[in-house]
Amino acid sequence: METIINFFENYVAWLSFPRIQVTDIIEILMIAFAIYHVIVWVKQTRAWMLVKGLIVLLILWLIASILNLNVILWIFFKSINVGITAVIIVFQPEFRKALEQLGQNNLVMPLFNLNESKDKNERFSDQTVAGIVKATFDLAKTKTGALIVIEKEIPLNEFEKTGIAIDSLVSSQLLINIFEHNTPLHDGAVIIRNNRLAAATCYLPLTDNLHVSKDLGTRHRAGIGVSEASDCLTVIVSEETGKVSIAIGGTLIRNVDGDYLRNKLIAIQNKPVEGNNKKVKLWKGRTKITKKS
Ligand SMILES: Nc1ncnc2c1ncn2[C@@H]1O[C@H](COP(=O)(O)OP(=O)(O)OP(=O)(O)O)[C@@H](O)[C@H]1O
Repeated sequence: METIINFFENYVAWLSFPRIQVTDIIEILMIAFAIYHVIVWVKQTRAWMLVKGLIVLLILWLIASILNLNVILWIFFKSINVGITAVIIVFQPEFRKALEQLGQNNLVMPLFNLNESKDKNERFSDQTVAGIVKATFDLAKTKTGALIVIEKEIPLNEFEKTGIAIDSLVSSQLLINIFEHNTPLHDGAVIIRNNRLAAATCYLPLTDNLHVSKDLGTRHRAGIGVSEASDCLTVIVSEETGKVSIAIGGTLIRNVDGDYLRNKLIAIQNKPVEGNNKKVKLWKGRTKITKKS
């Protein structure tokens, strides 16, 4: 009997489950969420190659440890610091992109409500929507290449600086004129902020996505690249085919028609809905009464 009790005390007692509290469950869910996103990020970027390389190094290290290959182990330990620094330098664009995506993450941002004040205002007018759609399809008809970036919450100042400042109201005529062949402003991209065309001839970052079709050149790659680096909507008119594509969040939607583009623009327009107006008015009314009393 004593032996059995000893066995339970020594080997089984420690198997008892610790008390799990609500905070523990929240912690587990948060860690699982983070690990899932890290795995997805690793699979979608060059970091996957890095992980494969690390696995090979780990196997080599295990073999060296088992066989007591002291010189190899010494080299391994001495190279760790240099290796970590090298990885950070080589994968700097991926780390940067991951942090930018974290900032844009639709799951996280609503929790902090950082964009609330911007959301209340209409981003651009119906005239701007009509101007962009008309110019896009007029340019497409004549197979005139164009790259139009529409800024949303994330400022595009970094790219705007690479171009020539225009700061004019958006109109279809102005857009068509800018992209006219053999004119000084036709190269590069235009950036639209609210109802104004901020700049033309802007240089955008090219995507390094390996899955982008090989028949697409640098105009399309630049359109996708800027949509990866920010939450903007990019309209691309192909000079070769006259087809219109849009890029959002690093995804290219090819060969869209006028209605599709108009709906996409209306979706990001932030036009105040009747109900929302009433809500704001009600709230304002309430604050006035509070002040009086
Ligand atoms: N990094 C960039 N930023 C902004 N615009 C760019 C960039 N790279 C290229 N462009 C624009 O794209 C034009 C070249 O387009 P290219 O023919 O390589 O692209 P494409 O995707 O095949 O488009 P298309 O179907 O119109 O030929 C350049 O003249 C320039 O106006």
